[in-house]
Amino acid sequence: YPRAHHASRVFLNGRDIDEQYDYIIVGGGTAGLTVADRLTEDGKTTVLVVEYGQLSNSDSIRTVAGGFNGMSDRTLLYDIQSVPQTNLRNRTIAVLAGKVVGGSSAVNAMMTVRSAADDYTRWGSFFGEDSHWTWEGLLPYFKRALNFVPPDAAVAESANISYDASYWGDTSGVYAGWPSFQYPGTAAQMEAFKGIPGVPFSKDSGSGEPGVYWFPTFMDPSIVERSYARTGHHDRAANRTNYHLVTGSKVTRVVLEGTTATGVIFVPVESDSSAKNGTQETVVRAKKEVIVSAGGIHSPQVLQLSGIGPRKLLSSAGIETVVDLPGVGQNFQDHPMLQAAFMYRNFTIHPTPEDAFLDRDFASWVDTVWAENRTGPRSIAVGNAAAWLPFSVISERAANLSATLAAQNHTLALPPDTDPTVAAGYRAQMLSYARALNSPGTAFYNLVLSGGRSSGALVNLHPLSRGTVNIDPSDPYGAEPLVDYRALTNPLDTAVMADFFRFTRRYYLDNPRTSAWRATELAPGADTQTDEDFAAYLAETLSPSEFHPSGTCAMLPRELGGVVDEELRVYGVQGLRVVDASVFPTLPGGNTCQPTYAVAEKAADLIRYGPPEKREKRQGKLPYKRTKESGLLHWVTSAWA
Ligand SMILES: Cc1cc2nc3c(=O)[nH]c(=O)nc-3n(C[C@H](O)[C@H](O)[C@H](O)COP(=O)(O)OP(=O)(O)OC[C@H]3O[C@@H](n4cnc5c(N)ncnc54)[C@H](O)[C@@H]3O)c2cc1C
Repeated sequence: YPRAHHASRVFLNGRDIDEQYDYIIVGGGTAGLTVADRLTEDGKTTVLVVEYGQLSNSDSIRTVAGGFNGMSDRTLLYDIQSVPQTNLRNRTIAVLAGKVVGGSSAVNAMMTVRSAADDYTRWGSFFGEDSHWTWEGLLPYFKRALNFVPPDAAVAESANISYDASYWGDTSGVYAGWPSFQYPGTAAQMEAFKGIPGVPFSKDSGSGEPGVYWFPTFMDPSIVERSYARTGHHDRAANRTNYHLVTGSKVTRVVLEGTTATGVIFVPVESDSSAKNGTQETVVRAKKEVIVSAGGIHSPQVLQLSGIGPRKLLSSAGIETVVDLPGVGQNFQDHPMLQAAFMYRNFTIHPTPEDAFLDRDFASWVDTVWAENRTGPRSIAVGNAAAWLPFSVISERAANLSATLAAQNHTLALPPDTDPTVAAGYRAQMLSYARALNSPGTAFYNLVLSGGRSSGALVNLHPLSRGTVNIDPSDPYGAEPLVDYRALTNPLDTAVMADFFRFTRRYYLDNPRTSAWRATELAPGADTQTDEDFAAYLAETLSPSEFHPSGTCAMLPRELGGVVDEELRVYGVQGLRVVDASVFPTLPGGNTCQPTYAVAEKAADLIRYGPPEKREKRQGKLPYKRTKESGLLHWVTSAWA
């Protein structure tokens, strides 16, 4: 192998890279670039990132306005369709994931959300009381992950934006910023939740409390452009001689000597099909570790192609099993999006987002202020306000559904041949959710507020159904994995979401604070009333994805179907970790990018310094506070024991 040209650290093919690095990272996405940046900060540790996509300066990535530009450019996304969804009238779903340096952080809608504290304490609860995966254990990494720039004081005052900077940090290269304009109707729509008794409000989206709150945007407010893993981490690391990135390169497998990971094999993207017979393969060695950060869809694929996964699946694809790890590719989760549409007939608070199209004077002002100084409504992505509410707040039958979930035969919701360890992990999750359904600490319901006449997205934050992401046995190396959401396979998902519709109706149609705006229901429509009606409507309209693929290399005990341990090391393999959204054992109750950054920041410390316990011994103190918050730990551990 020729030596690398150290003047340039981004390589277009495998010929120019070094023979070996301390660490090799598979995937230059959200988590991969974060870890690479942190590991190379010392100027000595050598890291190679191998990324399928290219470095792109596309306007689609940089543009903030509306939030959807990145995902509208299909060249930046993988081309994957799910398998037909049996419970959704055999519809197939577009599986969106970023295929570019920066990964999904380059194409996402820039909603910067942290979720509830209980979501993270739940992760540690599967390991027992002493786990460092708690809210307190992650909070320092949430702070390290993002650089919070408060909203302009005048905008904050006029729009009534509340925030508390003490929940945030200001050192990262990835920014959490705010638009320079807010539609005045947004604050009024937030206030309108006061018309429904019991709805909580939170001062800051980083506090870990469910409620109605404001949240920032992944945007560098000084240039009003997307801020993401490429700008915040790759660009920082790119002038270090110990950081290399090779683009347009697909890792086909991790090299295992016995059960030790010693490197990776990758091929140029154009020649996927040649991977099998070895042409154009590049082999590169890792002196210390291989870190798989290929995301919720592709990390399980890389492990399975390397012989790490469910034995039956691997042999059906002709792959020799090195470690029989039944959880790889199972436990697949994403946030379902519901189709609910309400329209105010008399929304009197102007301007609205609709005015930017319908009112000529306002539209021309929008153009002018943007052209003059990049301010105004075009600095808004999808908006900055939403309700994130506990089920016990929105439903009268929370206690009832909680008891039903606890008593369920959980295995019935899984594929018939599910490994007993994976089934045990699912049961532990369902018991945790049974408690959460009837507690104030976990948000299940999410309604994004538009500030205008029409309603925003309605999302299920904790679906109970679990899917699979498996290599395609007919063409394991060439084809994309088979993605099966297995939507609505737990029947309680339908009941929970029926109550989401009912509550949304209550907010728009039966609320003293919204009555003057005279909402009308466009969908599902007044005829949809019973659980059965809603079930039929969901089958027709539900999208099982908010593009948050998670859980497929779950951090869980091995006896609960786990793939990685609390240090994110793959069970049964030495020198191999997974660091990305695939390790989330359960979904956070909010958008997944901020949690991915925090997990990657924590992983970088685990890799550099070992687990907190070891650091505690060295430093005489813990970097986090231990609590037995809300009894969750005790309850979950005793419930599955
Ligand atoms: C359209 C869309 C909208 C979203 N909106 C939001 C939002 O508004 N807010 C929010 O918080 N979250 C949002 N998300 C989710 C969030 O962006 C992701 O959860 C997060 O970025 C995932 O990070 P990751 O590191 O797990 O994976 P990614 O960032 O996807 O990184 C994986 C990387 O690995 C590369 N890769 C894959 N396979 C291989 C291989 N074999 N060899 C080499 N490289 C490989 C990929 O090309 C990619 O760059 C959205 C996601 C999408 C797709």
